[in-house]
Formats: sequence, structure tokens, C-alpha cells
Amino acid sequence: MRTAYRVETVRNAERELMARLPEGTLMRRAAAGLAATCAGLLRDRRGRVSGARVVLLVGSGDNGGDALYAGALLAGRSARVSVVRLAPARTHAAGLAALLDAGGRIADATDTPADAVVAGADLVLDGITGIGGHGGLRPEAVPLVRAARASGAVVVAVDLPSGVTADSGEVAGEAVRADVTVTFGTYKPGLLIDPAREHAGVLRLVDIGLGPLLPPVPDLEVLQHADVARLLPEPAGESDKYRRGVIGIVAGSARYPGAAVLAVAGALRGGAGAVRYVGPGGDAVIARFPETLVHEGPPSKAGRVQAWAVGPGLGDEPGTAEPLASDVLASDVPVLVDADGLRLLDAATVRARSAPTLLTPHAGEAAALLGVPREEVEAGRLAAVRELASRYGATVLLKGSTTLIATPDPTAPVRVNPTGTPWLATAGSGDILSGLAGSLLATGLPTHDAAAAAAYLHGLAARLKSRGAPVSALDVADGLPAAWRNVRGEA
Ligand SMILES: NC(=O)C1=CN([C@@H]2O[C@H](COP(=O)(O)OP(=O)(O)OC[C@H]3O[C@@H](n4cnc5c(N)ncnc54)[C@H](O)[C@@H]3O)[C@@H](O)[C@H]2O)[C@@H](O)CC1
Ligand SMILES: Nc1ncnc2c1ncn2[C@@H]1O[C@H](COP(=O)(O)OP(=O)(O)O)[C@@H](O)[C@H]1O
Ligand SMILES: [K+]
Repeated sequence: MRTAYRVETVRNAERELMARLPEGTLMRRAAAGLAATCAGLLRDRRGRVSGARVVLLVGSGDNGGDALYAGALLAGRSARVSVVRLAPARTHAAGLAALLDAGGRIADATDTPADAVVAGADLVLDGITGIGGHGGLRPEAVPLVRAARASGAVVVAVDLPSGVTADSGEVAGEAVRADVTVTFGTYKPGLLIDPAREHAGVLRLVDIGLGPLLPPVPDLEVLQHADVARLLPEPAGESDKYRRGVIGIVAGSARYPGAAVLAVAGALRGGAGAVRYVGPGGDAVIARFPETLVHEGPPSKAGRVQAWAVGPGLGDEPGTAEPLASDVLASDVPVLVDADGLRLLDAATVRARSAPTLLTPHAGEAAALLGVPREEVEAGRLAAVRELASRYGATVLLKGSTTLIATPDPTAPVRVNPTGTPWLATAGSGDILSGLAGSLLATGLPTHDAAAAAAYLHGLAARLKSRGAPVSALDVADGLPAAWRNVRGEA
């Protein structure tokens, strides 16, 4: 499991650790890790560190200090290192002295155009701001950062790409776009959540000894194969289809019968022992998946069901969608609500439910539920998913370029799914996810585990099927058994 902590927590832990260590120890540890990564990148690029051209962009804080000490270490290995100070009077003095001692030089951008400053650089180190930064890049930094990007040099961000918001992943204005980010002590939320994540490139974590001083509960967690493998249900010798769990799907409409087929396709690969279908798409479902138990009446009369998934393609015809959705919400088993089901949702009904509810909106649906523009949700995913979970008293899986899962408990970590791929942005893939997550819920997994395991398998299935080419929603469903085996370490 990867974890991330917000700035205040990082600073508290750093303070405690610094009090136990000789002054400057943490920065030296950070700089050593940073220099090692840079040296590796330079060797990849030109075979050796000696003679490489390195430009440091250095702001007024300790982030610049890290860059300067790392620059000194590289200069000590005969790299040609120059520093551009963005706030000359407030540059980390000891770091600058170390760099100059090691043979580095000052190349401030005051009289020289930005592109000339970075011209010919093999590597540009972004030490403008780290966890102390706020409000995007200052105007004087913007041309330098753009020139660095355009120069073809490898851009390495120190701790965080300057300009991104560490705690939320928001990007207010311009921010550095790095190829690699070397972060210290722990991941920060912004490194894992878009749009900031896109700016960070490949992540490297340098251990500076902070781990034991961080609280046991992180702000974010990212499950990995072993974590998901532990969650996946496995039928025991004594299992029968009912004990494995029955998932009820309420999806599709005369207008969108395909959504019913797709949700069932996901549900059939989600571990439940049986899939019941209720709704107007029964014929289409049976034609494609004869193993489905199709029911004509209302969901409450469909027989035993351990969890429901309601909403994909349900449409908005009065007299059809609404009664189906309210019947499902009145049940006392876990319910997943997606797509059209979300439009019919009212917070008081969800809050009053006796069993857990899982909402799976994309950014547009989340925006409608929150009454804000879609762009606001996309720019501030973490705040949006937390707010929805708290307003509805439900677990919320917010889909998109970074899929996030929050529970109604504001102290619980938000989960970030690491397996997604932009190839998943294809019509109907969300319907597969609904069926899959519902199926995992029916097997008895707690809501946030079912959501996290489903997002993980769904993303992995898309990657395994895609291998760099477009995939359809049904391809993703077909890839689920392979993803399941892959997670469990089976061939
Ligand atoms: N505290 C510690 O023990 C350690 C800190 N480390 C480094 O120190 C960093 C934090 O250092 P600081 O607290 O000095 O903060 P930063 O270096 O991140 O930035 C703070 C400075 O930048 C200025 N600033 C803020 N926003 C700006 C913006 N948008 N554009 C330009 N300037 C801006 C502020 O006025 C302030 O002077 C970490 O990110 C990490 O790189 C590491 O050395 C590891 C140990
Ligand atoms: N840029 C992206 N990167 C990764 N995953 C994405 C991206 N865009 C969409 N997805 C994923 O694709 C799926 C799309 O679901 P949804 O928006 O409900 O589409 P539909 O309604 O067509 O099924 C979700 O699982 C979402 O997380
Ligand atoms: K930085």
C-alpha cells in the first residue's frame, strides 16, 4: 500500500524528527536521494554524469536548499551546474555556498532570456517551491519553466512540481511539468491526484526516516496487488451460488438496452454466485447472457439478493425509472447507485437507509449532485468526493482520470485507484464497473473495499486488454478474469 499525508502532518513529523537529529541531516538525506536519481537520469541520457549540464531553478525556501545541495553533489561529480535564483536575496545560503564550493556557478535570469538560461541543459532541477508553495507559479518563474520544458532537458521536480497544491492535487495557474518527481519522506496527496499528478511524471520516494513519525492513518491510500488480492472473495468448498452472493442489477431501458447487458457483463465477473436482472432490458440480457436470472416484477419481489446495482442506462421515463430506483433504495441490503439512478437521488433517502450505499458518479454527475460546474469537480476531485460522501452519508467512488473513493467518515483515508488508463474513457465502461462493484458488494465485501477492488480490477482489465490500443466496454469485461488472476499472482 502506498500512502500520502498532507502538509501539516508532514511538517509535524519533520519537526519531531529534526529535533532528534543534528541540524541539516534531513536536507542532506533528501539531497543525496535527489542527486542519486539525477545521476541515474544523466547516465541514461549521456552515459555519464561528468560534463553533464545541469540547471537549478531555485526559489526562496528549503525546496531550493534541497536543489542546491543536490547540485553540489552533482558538481562534485564534475557535472557543470548553474543556478538560477528566483529570489536572490532569500536563497538558501548554506546550500548556495555548498554549490559554489563544489564548482557550481550563478546564472540568474535577470539579464538573460529564459531560453538562453536553460539552453543546452541535460537536466533542469525544479527547486522553486515544495510543500511551502501556494497559488501557482509566480510570473517571473513562468518563462523559465516553459523554456525548460521546451528545451528537451529532463525536468526533475524536487518534492513536488512547483505550482501544484500539495494537499489537494489542484493546480491554480501555471505549474511545472516534470518528467520525474523525487519526493521526500512520504507521498503528498497532490502527487497522486489529477490534475497535479499529470505534472509530476514518474514518482520516486526518498526515505528520510520520517515513516515512524507519521500517524498510522494516512490521508490517502493507494492499494496495490497484494492489498487487492487479500480482498478478493474465493468460494469455499461448501459454497453454493446463494452463499457466494446474489447481485441484483436494475439497469437499461427501451432506449438503452445495452447498458443492462454491460452491467450484467461486469456483474458476472465480480465473484457473486448469481446475477439477477430486473428492468426493461431482459430480452437483450438473456440473448447475450443466458445464465442471468431475469425477473419481470419490481425488485423487491425478485427473490434473494445480497446487493443491488441500480442506474446504468435506466433513462428518465416517468413511471419506469423512478419506481425501480425507489424500490431498490428501500431494501435493507447494500445498494450501488450509478448514472441515471444518481439523478433520482435525494440525500435524505440515502442517509435514512439501513444498509450501506455506494454512489459511483463521473465528474459530470458529481457536479450535478453538488450543484457546481463540472470543471470545479475536475479541478478539485478530493474536495468533491469528500463533500459528496459527507452530504449523502454514503461511500462515493468518483470516476475519471483519477478515480477516488471516500467514505462518510471524514477521518478515514480516501483511496486512489492506481490502475486506470485513459483507454477506459469509452462508452459503457462505467456500466461494467457498476456491475462489477455491485457483484463484489454482494459477496459481502465492505462498501469501500468493494469499490476499491472493482476500480482496481476494472483499470487492470482495460490495461491488459488494451496494450496500447482502443478497448470496448465488453473487452474490459472480458479482461476481468485475467485481471483477477494477475492480482492473485496467477499466470
Ligand atoms: N522541513 C524539512 O525538514 C525538510 C524539508 N525539505 C524541503 O523543504 C521544502 C519545504 O520548504 P519551505 O517550507 O521552505 O517551503 P518551500 O521551499 O516549498 O517554499 C516556501 C518559499 O517559497 C515562497 N513561495 C510560496 N509560494 C510561492 C510561489 N507560488 N512561487 C514562488 N515562491 C513561492 C514562500 O514565500 C517561501 O519563501 C520541502 O518541500 C522539501 O523540499 C527537505 O529538505 C526534507 C526536510
Ligand atoms: N482519462 C481517464 N483515465 C482513466 N480512466 C478514465 C478516464 N476517463 C474515464 N475513465 C474511466 O472510464 C469509466 C467511464 O465511466 P462512465 O463515465 O460512467 O462512462 P459510461 O457512462 O459511458 O459507462 C470510469 O471507470 C472512469 O473512471
Ligand atoms: K519543486
